[in-house]
Parts: sequence; C-alpha cells; structure tokens
Amino acid sequence: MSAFEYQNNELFVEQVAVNRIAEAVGTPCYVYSRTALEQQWQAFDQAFGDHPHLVCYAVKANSNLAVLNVLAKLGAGFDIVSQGELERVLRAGGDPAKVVFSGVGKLREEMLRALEVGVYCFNVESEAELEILNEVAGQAGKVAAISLRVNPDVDAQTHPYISTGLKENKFGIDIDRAVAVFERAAQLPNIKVSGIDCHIGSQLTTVTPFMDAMDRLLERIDQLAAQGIHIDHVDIGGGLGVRYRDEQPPAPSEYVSALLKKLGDRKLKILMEPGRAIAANAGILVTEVLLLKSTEVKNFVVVDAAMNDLIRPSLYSAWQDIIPVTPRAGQGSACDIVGPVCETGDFLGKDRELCVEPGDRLAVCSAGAYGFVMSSNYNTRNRVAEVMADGNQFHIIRRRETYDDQFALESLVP
Ligand SMILES: Cc1ncc(COP(=O)(O)O)c(C=O)c1O
Ligand SMILES: N[C@@H](CCCC[NH3+])C(=O)O
Repeated sequence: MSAFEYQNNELFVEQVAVNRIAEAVGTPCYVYSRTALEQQWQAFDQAFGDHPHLVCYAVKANSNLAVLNVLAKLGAGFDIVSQGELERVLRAGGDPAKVVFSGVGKLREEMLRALEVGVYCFNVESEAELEILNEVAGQAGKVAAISLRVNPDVDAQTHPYISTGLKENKFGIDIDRAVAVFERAAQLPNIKVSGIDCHIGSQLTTVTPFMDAMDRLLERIDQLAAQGIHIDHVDIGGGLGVRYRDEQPPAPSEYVSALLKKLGDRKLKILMEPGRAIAANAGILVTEVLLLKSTEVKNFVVVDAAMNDLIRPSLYSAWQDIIPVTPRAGQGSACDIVGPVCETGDFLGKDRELCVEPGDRLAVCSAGAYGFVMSSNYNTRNRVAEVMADGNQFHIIRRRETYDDQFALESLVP
C-alpha cells in the first residue's frame, strides 16, 4: 500500500491530510512518509536473510538529517560522496563504521576526516586516488580500507546523464586494469584491500545489467583469489529504479535473490547503495495553483513550485505524476504545469489532464529522491520546507528559508 492515498476525496500521507501540512508550513513544501522510508530500507535489508550484507543508503538522494536519522535508527549503512554528507550522517546518529565513501574527486581533507572517524571503506575510483589516499593515510598514521570501483562497461539502458558504467563515463577504473591496480594496492603500506565495487547507473528497471556487472566483478574476484589477493566484500552500487509512470522495476527481494544466486557459494559480504529506490516514492512536492493562463495553443497552470524546487523534469525530461490534493468533479483539460521561474524549461509536467482552479493544491509524486537535494535559490527563491509524516502526526524537519537566511552569507563591498 502506498503511503499516499485518498481518503474521502482528500490526499493523505499516512494518517495526516496533506492540506493540514500545507496550511501549517505553506507551499511549496516537500512531504515525506517515515513509514515508507522505513519499509523500503527494510525490504532491502530483509531480502538478504542471513547472508552477510550492508545496505548503505545513498545519502545524495535525500540528505535531510531526519531522513538519515530514521534510517540510522534501523541500523542502516550510508554511501557518501563528500565530507558534507559524512558530517550529515554523523549529526544524524549514523555509524561511521557503516559508511562507504564514493566519488571521483575526493579531497585530501575529506580523506583525512573519513580516516579520523573510521569509515568502513573508501570506494577508490582511480589509480591516482589510490596513491593520494596511501599518502594521506600514512601521514595520519592510519591504514585505509579500500574497495576499487571498477567500470564494468555495461549498458545500464537508462538516461545518458545517469548512466555511469560505460567506458566513456568518468567513473571507476577500467575493468581490464582492475587486477593490476589491485596488485599495486596490495603493496601499498597504508592501504588494506577490502572489496570491489561498481555503480552502473540510476533508474534501472531490469536486473539484467546488474547481473552482467556482477558477472564481470566475480570474474575479477576469482582471478584475484587465484593470485592470493583476497577481498571480503562486493558492492554492486545503487541504481535500482522505481515506478514513476508505468515502469515495472523488480522488487528489492527479487533483485537481491538474483544477486545471491549469482554469488554462488563464494563467502563474500554484499554491499549495496540504493538511494532512489528507498526515498523516491516516500515523498511528494506540494504546490498551489497561482493562476490559469491560456494561449491559442496551450493551457498553462502556473503553480508556486518551480524548477529550482524540483529540477528533474527540466533536467532529464523526467515524468512525475501530478495529482490534485482535493480532486474536483469535472472534465480535465490538457495543460502544462509551469512555475514562476524565467526559463522556458521551467515546467513540472507537460500535457497533463487536470481540472483545477486557482488556489487548488497539487502533489508532484515520487519526489522524495533527487528533489529537495537538487533545489537551488535560482531567481532568489527561498528553499522550501520539508515535513515528515509519522502515523497521525507530522514534524517540520526543515523550515522554509527566509531572504535573511539567503543574504546572510553575502556582503557588500566597502
Ligand atoms: C556511487 C553511487 N552509489 C549509489 C548511487 C545511488 O543511486 P540510486 O539513487 O540510483 O540508487 C549513486 C547515484 O547514482 C552513485 O553514484
Ligand atoms: N539526480 C538523478 C540521479 C543521479 C544519480 C546520482 N549518481 C535523478 O534525479 O534522477
């Protein structure tokens, strides 16, 4: 059952009316369901049964402290890509010993901080990074546990901007170089080889590309074992897709059981880094209709949310469902839902059938991942509030920004 359902012609999140939240914090606002977040993380975690594993939520998908805290309380691991994300995990009560540090351009000071708090491992993306990490760890008197992120060169069959496992992408170490780089890593005094990882792309809707990638990783693992280099875990990355419209991605249980089957009787811990699959359908963006505007060729519904609040439609032509919070009886008409920002690309949806009047509220669905985190102050708009519904209560987990918040970081010239 979805956490967002109509009751008596009014949209609810868990047992809270979305209208009640909008009245309390204004629109636009992001609304998340605690239950949905918990259920999705647990779906991954439980799918592994007794097999050693760690589900590291990809913080980039939604990094609100309350979201991280809810997952930390369940015992989640975290996949981070910056010191900022690490500080968020720590502030939210996450366990640094369950953190994997990904990213193609880690700074020395970021490495140092991660060593100081004791992350589970660094997912190293290049030979140059390996040498730098060895140096930084040596200076700090530490040994860095590492996994090598290999680029398995498989086609994830997703949007080119979010495909990451092809030879032409900037990510990871060429699979054909992997064994040589592991050999080098095994010789470095301040490095401990722990795993192998990959991340081939995001919003994948079949298991096939994951299985292809896993095959390639396992081949390398077996080759390394034959050379006496033993690793203890394999990390398949994130990327499992969600249903935005009519996609039918595999459930976490189906995906995990396919992975376990591939692994066979190898004694390896499995890590994964799902972001979208945990958070996307646990959130909506609520917006209010400002006015209706028709031209000879188009009907526009102008709403108070814009591309600065949710950039996925503009950036990837992503389709996210847009539904009324309190549906009206009557025939809808085709319209584009657009925001107040001065860009033609500022739209949330195109050619949607909607029956709305000014003052009505709409919910943009599947907005819990890559929503608020990708928002900006473009057009000097304040970033919106975030709210977490929890049973029959809700908590404001980030207040709406004020202009003073924005101006506080700037100064005039003398
Ligand atoms: C290394 C890494 N891990 C995990 C993720 C999370 O991806 P997703 O939100 O598609 O699960 C990403 C982003 O695509 C990533 O780059
Ligand atoms: N930001 C993307 C996903 C990118 C994944 C990051 N590695 C989206 O909104 O779909």
